[in-house]
Amino acid sequence: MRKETQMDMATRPFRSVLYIPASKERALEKARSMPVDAIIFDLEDAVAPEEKPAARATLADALKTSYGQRTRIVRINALDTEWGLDDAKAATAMNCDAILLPKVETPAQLDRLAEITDKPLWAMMETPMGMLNARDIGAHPRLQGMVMGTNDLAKELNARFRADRLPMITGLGLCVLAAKAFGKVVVDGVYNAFKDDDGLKAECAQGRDMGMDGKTLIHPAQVDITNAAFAPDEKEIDLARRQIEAFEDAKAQGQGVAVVDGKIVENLHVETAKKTLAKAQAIAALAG
Ligand SMILES: CC(C)(COP(=O)(O)OP(=O)(O)OC[C@H]1O[C@@H](n2cnc3c(N)ncnc32)[C@H](O)[C@@H]1OP(=O)(O)O)[C@@H](O)C(=O)NCCC(=O)NCCSC(=O)C[C@H](O)C(=O)O
Ligand SMILES: [Mg+2]
Repeated sequence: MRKETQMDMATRPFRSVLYIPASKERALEKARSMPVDAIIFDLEDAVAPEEKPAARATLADALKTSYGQRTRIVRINALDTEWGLDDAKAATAMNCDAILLPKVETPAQLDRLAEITDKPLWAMMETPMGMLNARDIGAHPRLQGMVMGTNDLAKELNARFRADRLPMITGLGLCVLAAKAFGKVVVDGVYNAFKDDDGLKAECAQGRDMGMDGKTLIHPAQVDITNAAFAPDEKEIDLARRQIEAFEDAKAQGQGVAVVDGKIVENLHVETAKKTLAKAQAIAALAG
């Protein structure tokens, strides 16, 4: 087993998850040196119908060479399309870590994929029915993570794109709840305006505040902003250390509550503080 797959899924960073069209050889090559936590190699929407069989072969070949510690996820076409079954079989034979199924609406769709492959499964959450069934999808025993598909969701909802993403909030929230209830990873949708750094920063902050583990990206220019937004910053790390220390001191004095910066610290805050430090360590380990 590769060293990277041994990292605990609870702490493995998924801050930046970059889509790469499987047909783009240059992008497939460039990504080997990009500081992304995971890559989604796309056989679905980013690949034109006539290019799909060739893209499968290009991708299989690219994956023979190492992508280092980056988690390698292959997005196949839906199983009810003419390419889905061949994609699933081909991806199973590829040197990748997981298979991502688009437009998942029911756990039965994951069951069907689970019969074809023994790879861990990820689900694109991007339709109204998917949002309504998020709990049952999140509970699927083979599911490792959810990816928000906010472009498809906006299309299906006939929603308008707004900076505050108000039309999406219910769906995003349901998926975060479902993922966290079952200990799965959940990453936010893409920010289409890849030259708008301020807009990306704001959307990352919103996703992080909601509990997203990271964000999917379409362009390398989005990587650094996203990595920073989903990593604990110096202030958070410092606070986590001080909370743990203060709580240990309080415990030694027979008390169950400490106070740091004028705010109470209880056992549950210490758990969060420990997770923050574990995440910072995991990020440092990836960088190293
Ligand atoms: C958006 C793009 C089409 C822009 O491409 P391009 O015009 O080539 O950009 P640049 O010239 O600025 O590229 C600079 C260099 O970076 C490389 N590059 C570009 N994009 C990527 C990438 N995604 N991964 C790796 N490397 C990348 C270029 O090769 C350039 O290199 P060099 O030649 O050496 O200078 C393009 O970025 C792109 O295709 N992005 C991915 C689009 C995609 O995958 N879309 C599908 C997923 S989004 C989606 O479907 C979400 C979901 O399903 C939903 O419903 O919401
Ligand atoms: Mg989509």
